[in-house]
Amino acid sequence: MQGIWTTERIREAEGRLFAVTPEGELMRRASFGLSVQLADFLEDHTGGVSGRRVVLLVGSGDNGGDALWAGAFLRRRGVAVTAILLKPEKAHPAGLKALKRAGGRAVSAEDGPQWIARADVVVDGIVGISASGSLRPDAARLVDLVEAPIVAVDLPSGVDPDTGAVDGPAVRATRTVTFGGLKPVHVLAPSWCGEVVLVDIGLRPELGEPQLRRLDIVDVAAAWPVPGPEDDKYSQGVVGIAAGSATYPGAAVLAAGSAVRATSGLVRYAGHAADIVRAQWPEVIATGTVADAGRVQAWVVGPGIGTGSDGRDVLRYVLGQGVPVCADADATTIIAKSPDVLDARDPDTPLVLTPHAGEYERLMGRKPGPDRVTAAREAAKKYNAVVLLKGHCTVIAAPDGRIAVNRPRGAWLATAGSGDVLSGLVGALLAAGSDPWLAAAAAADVHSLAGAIAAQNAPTSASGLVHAIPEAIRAIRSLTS
Ligand SMILES: NC(=O)C1=CN([C@@H]2O[C@H](COP(=O)(O)OP(=O)(O)OC[C@H]3O[C@@H](n4cnc5c(N)ncnc54)[C@H](O)[C@@H]3O)[C@@H](O)[C@H]2O)[C@@H](O)CC1
Ligand SMILES: [K+]
Repeated sequence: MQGIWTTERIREAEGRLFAVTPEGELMRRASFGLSVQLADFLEDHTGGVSGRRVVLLVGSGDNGGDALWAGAFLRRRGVAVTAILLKPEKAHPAGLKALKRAGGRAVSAEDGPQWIARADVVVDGIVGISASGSLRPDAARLVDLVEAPIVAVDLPSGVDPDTGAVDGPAVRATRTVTFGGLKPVHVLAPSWCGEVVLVDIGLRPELGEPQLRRLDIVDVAAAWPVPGPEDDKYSQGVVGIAAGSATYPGAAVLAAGSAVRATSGLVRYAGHAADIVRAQWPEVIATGTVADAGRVQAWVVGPGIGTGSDGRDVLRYVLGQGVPVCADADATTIIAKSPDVLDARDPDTPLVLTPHAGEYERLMGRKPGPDRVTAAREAAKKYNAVVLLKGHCTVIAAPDGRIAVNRPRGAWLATAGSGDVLSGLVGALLAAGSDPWLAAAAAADVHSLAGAIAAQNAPTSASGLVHAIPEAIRAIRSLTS
């Protein structure tokens, strides 16, 4: 599992390491690592290093210091380096001296445009973890002129380091070189960071427990249920799907199909779309009502059930069965309208809620806002449930405070019925007895991988996603076995 630390924790850890490290050593490690990455980037993008032109955008803090020192290292490899100083009087003194000593040039913001026009690569050393707000107008004007690829130092300036939010001009980087540990921006705003490279500066032992996590493929592979020699169709966990209606049978077909494809045990369906589900997925045992469904180890409830009294009764029934429940789509709206349905639930039984932004607003009475991690965490606390807040980077919060951020693989999942497929995946893992936070995070990862496989750079559909699930699981397992 990858750890991600808030800037507050990074700063505290840096403070501790600072105290036991010779002066300037941490910046030397960071900037040397940055210069290696910049040389590598130049090689990739221009086919060489010596004689190439690099422009540094340098702000007033240590982020600019990193850029200046890296510029000095690059000079030794024959790179022409020009630093544009946004605040000349505040530019990192030692870094500036080192760059000049190495034969680099420093110019003012007014003289910047002509150098930007000729740059092979631009380095964003405007602002780092002490950033607040978007780019200031002087920096924004220069960034606007850049046509060369940008390498960001630590993080792309203008993007909030702790939330990944962007509410004005910001740098869009092709590569981000960060130091010591990943920060939230790197997993919450991947499209602004580009490829993220972590340079080790010896900080890891000081960092402690991460505040956010991102599952690695090995974690997803380990979380995915695989039958053993002693298993039968029941012992792997039976999934119940309470979804769809006569008017909206599609949600039932998608959620049930997703569960069928995700595990090799048994899937039961209960609802008004039983005939259609049976026709599409003959292996599903389909009945008309949840009361007739038979024993299951987890329920998926909500997609397409409607928000009226029928839906409410179904939701209340499944919540009262003492098994984990994934409440999706209409079930979230019912909970928001009639929170008393939750009285049916034994509070120790896992509940996973999967709201998109609109459903979140219904559940919480406010929009998720720019800080999606806090938003998910608060909902998880309020409902004593795992909350999977959907978005380009889906955030999964557990009531005990654990947070996972999902790795997006393109935006093809933004397609009708995609959420029904996700809920089937979550249900399959819940039925197998997985920890509900891990179940939701692993399901989100397989969902995103299935999306990429199904799409192959062309639009796909929710049905396409369902069919790509086995290939996604196979790909994950093959990388780890
Ligand atoms: N502290 C350490 O031990 C290390 C820090 N390193 C570097 O130091 C950086 C942090 O440096 P600093 O704390 O000096 O601060 P920054 O370089 O992040 O920011 C400098 C100052 O810019 C101003 N500012 C804030 N938002 C702005 C905006 N939107 N536009 C323009 N100016 C803005 C603020 O006055 C802020 O203090 C890290 O991101 C990293 O690059 C690395 O050298 C590794 C070691
Ligand atoms: K930066």
